[in-house]
Amino acid sequence: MRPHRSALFLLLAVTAVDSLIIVSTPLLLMKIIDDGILRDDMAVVTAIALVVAGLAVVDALAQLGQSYISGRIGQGVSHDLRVETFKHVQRQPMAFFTRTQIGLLASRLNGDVMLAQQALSTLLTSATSALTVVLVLAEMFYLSWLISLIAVGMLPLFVIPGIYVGRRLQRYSREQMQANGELGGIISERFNAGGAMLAKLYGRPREEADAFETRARTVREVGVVWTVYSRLSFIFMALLASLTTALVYGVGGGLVLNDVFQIGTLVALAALLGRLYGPITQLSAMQSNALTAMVSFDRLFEILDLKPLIEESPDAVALPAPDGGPAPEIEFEGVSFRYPRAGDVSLVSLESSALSPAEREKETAEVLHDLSFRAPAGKLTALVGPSGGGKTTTTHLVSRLYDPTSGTVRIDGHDLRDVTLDSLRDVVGVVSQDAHFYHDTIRANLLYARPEATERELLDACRSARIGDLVASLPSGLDTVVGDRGYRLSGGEKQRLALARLLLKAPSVVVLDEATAHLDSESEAAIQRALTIALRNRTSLVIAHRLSTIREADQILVIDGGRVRESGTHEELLAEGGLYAELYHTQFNRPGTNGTGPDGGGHAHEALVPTPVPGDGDLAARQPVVGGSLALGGTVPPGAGGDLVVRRQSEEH
Ligand SMILES: Nc1ncnc2c1ncn2[C@@H]1O[C@H](COP(=O)(O)OP(=O)(O)OP(=O)(O)O)[C@@H](O)[C@H]1O
Repeated sequence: MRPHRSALFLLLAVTAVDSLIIVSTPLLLMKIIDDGILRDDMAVVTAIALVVAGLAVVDALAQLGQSYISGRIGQGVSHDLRVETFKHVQRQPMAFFTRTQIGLLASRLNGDVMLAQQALSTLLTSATSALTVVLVLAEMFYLSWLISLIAVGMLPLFVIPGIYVGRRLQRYSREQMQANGELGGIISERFNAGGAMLAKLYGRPREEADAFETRARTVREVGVVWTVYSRLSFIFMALLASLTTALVYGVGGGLVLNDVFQIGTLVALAALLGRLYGPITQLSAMQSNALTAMVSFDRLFEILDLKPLIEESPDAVALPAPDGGPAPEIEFEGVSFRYPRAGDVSLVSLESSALSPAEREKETAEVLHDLSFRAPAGKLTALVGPSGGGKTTTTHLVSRLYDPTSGTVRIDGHDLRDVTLDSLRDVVGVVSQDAHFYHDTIRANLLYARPEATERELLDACRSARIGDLVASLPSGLDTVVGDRGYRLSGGEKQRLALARLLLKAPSVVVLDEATAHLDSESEAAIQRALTIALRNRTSLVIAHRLSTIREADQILVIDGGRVRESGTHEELLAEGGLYAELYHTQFNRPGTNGTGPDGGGHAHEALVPTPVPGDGDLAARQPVVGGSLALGGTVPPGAGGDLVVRRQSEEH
């Protein structure tokens, strides 16, 4: 509220003007009757009537001003809240997003913020009513203490039901919001492209519609009760106001007949009564508004109170920017890791099927155990190993999606917990298996990596990533909309577009999860060449699924059961005859993984020495061959199709 202080003062000033007009009008009416009508003085009647009319216009303007200012304050607060919550959610760790149902989160950011704002605006208007009530009561006591006492005696009848109804309304508001959020959650989960596909293939539409209806019914039931309660207070107040008016006219009429005061005073008192109960009604609604606002604020603060697990240390230093200098080394030292407990990263109310409180606090199993290795600067380190061994988890720690439970991950000798998040993002580039693109143009998706990139740089990156031809063939070129609902890119095209994005970002460390999808040899070759460029001269950690990449690696780490079981080059590990050799014979050396013969040589180069993609830039393809070792496994003789042979990145410079 602090930033809105001046608006609050303005609101107070306008309210003061409004209140003065409200109390002066009945006095003027009294004068019109007692000094004008009863004394047959037309001049007085006309003059006072004109003043009353003028004041009415000023009052209307003051009320307009009041609504505008209180609206601005309410909207201002909700704007700040919404933006703050968005920024806070951005800072949450990945674990938060893997647990949270996005529809529920969206309902907090939209629905709750809106309700909080509405309640706050009404609350401000009601608060200003307090001033009016004080002035009106003072004037009534001045005119007749007896009538005023009757009016004041009736006040508890207005206030007590307000409190009761307010409590009920608060409870139903909370239930209604939760139920609405759940409805939104179902809609966003079932009707996004992936969810809709799953439902079509496996879903039972009737059961799904029934589940939706059950929740929709809750919204309806709670909504009906809420409406009745919110009307109830107004109906009751209106009834009481009418009864009190009757009482005042009854008692006041008697006082006029007994000449205690003139009829003008009675009319003024009745008019003041009308002006008293209006603001009092607002004041008693103030409590329920305050409570409604509290519900929404509570639900927002619940998110704001969630402490992000990954935070920048106050004296964090920047990692050296990747400006073409030597790439940094990555080092894992005694790293153990377990995924955070649900209770530490998410909120029960944002999960569609929350765990029990005991389960939420239960420690998760340790996934990485005392992992130590070095990924040498500028070299390719391949991670291989059985499924669930911890390869993906290891790469998550390099981009600091998570922090190790114990031990240290370093880049360029710096503990990642001591470097700024921005500099880490600049240094580390990640390409995941199923690269995500926003529902936007190819251009916008690429510029996301480097907003200042020129058209030429965008096209160069596409060419180097072997996606240039595809982009050129699209009717709208770079302006083709991709992503969730845009142009459907194939798996291989997506990976290459993701590589183009990576090339634009030009990080010095690359973390890559190779696609496992079976690709035809042309796509495979295109990706391989794009990769060679993307990884050149960069320190790379690649979860390798293709034999070509594995054999090209300067170092292979076999990760199994959260430990490094073996490390070495392809030849060394094969010679060892351990887990790697076993994996090689059972997994990598099968057709479709681009290794063929058990000797590992054979046609391994076939996928790497493809028919050139016509016209699709050839930065990689034209690299001269430096020695026979550049052909993977040394199977392609130097010069044989030499201009197409993929070079080992470590030998580029
Ligand atoms: N978000 C998570 N929360 C809790 N446990 C997780 C989470 N993600 C992965 N795990 C667990 O961590 C272990 C290692 O998983 P990880 O994904 O790192 O293995 P991987 O070697 O990459 O497997 P794959 O090759 O199948 O992708 C697995 O037992 C997995 O169930």
